[in-house]
Amino acid sequence: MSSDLSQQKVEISVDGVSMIFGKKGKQVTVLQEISFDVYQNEFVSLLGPSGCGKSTLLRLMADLLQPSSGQIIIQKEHPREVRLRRKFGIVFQNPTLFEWRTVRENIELPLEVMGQDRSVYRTVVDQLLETVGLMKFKDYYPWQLSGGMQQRVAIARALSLDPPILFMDEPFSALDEFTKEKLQYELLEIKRKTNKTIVFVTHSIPEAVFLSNRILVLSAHPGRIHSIHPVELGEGRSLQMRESASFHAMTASIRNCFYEESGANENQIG
Ligand SMILES: Nc1ncnc2c1ncn2[C@@H]1O[C@H](COP(=O)(O)OP(=O)(O)OP(=O)(O)O)[C@@H](O)[C@H]1O
Repeated sequence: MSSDLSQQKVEISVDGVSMIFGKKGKQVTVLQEISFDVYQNEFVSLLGPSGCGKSTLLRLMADLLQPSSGQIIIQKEHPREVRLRRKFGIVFQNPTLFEWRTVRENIELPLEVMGQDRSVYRTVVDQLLETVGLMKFKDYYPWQLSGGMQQRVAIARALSLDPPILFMDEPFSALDEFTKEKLQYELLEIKRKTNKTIVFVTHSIPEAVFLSNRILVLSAHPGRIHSIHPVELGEGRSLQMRESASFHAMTASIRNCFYEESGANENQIG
């Protein structure tokens, strides 16, 4: 997408959102006055230390929680409407697959639930199996797959209804470094082919820089937007790009700005 955001269409608008957990007397403000837009086809990462409210913010966007104040609008509608019409897919850190269903059957599940015709969606599922590189494993059960393969199934399942938006909550953080890098690259390929809008939660600065068009850094207690960083590394990103001076400069600049202003513990952020 073009880096000139004034030319882009707003897909998600988060406006003055605060989130308070707990009952009277024991209330904790987890998010305070969060406002930002996500543009169509944009890859936005929510980056910050553990406990700053990244997952809470993603859950608010996905209508899994309701904000204490402020509002979220997705494609001009309340997240509830958008969720009911399956206009976004979600991938969590844990792939949450059904053990008794094969890879194909797990990917088919949302299509089945929506009452779509199997003869029609077979082709869709075949394409998704190709996209995530699991065609050879389509009849395997989740317990026969590695963690990375299971996460690929979860991604394919989230894409099965072809939603314009994908919400991803630390989807690669439980994977080894090699699998993580491979899946990060594959996710960019999927994004390039399908033009999804992606909101991605991570606490890894290199992961956010590699994947994103923009990075929203959150500070903790309460979670607030600390700073927003456009990532000017172009669209055609390769694994080799991680060794480039511009990549290192970008990660260093985010790390420095984060530590300078928040005084955060370096061990808290990757
Ligand atoms: N349902 C809940 N009830 C009460 N407190 C909650 C609830 N969900 C989250 N919290 C609190 O909100 C804060 C933010 O949690 P959240 O999971 O959003 O952070 P995070 O930035 O995603 O952290 P991590 O990177 O460790 O996953 C934490 O202090 C957490 O304990």
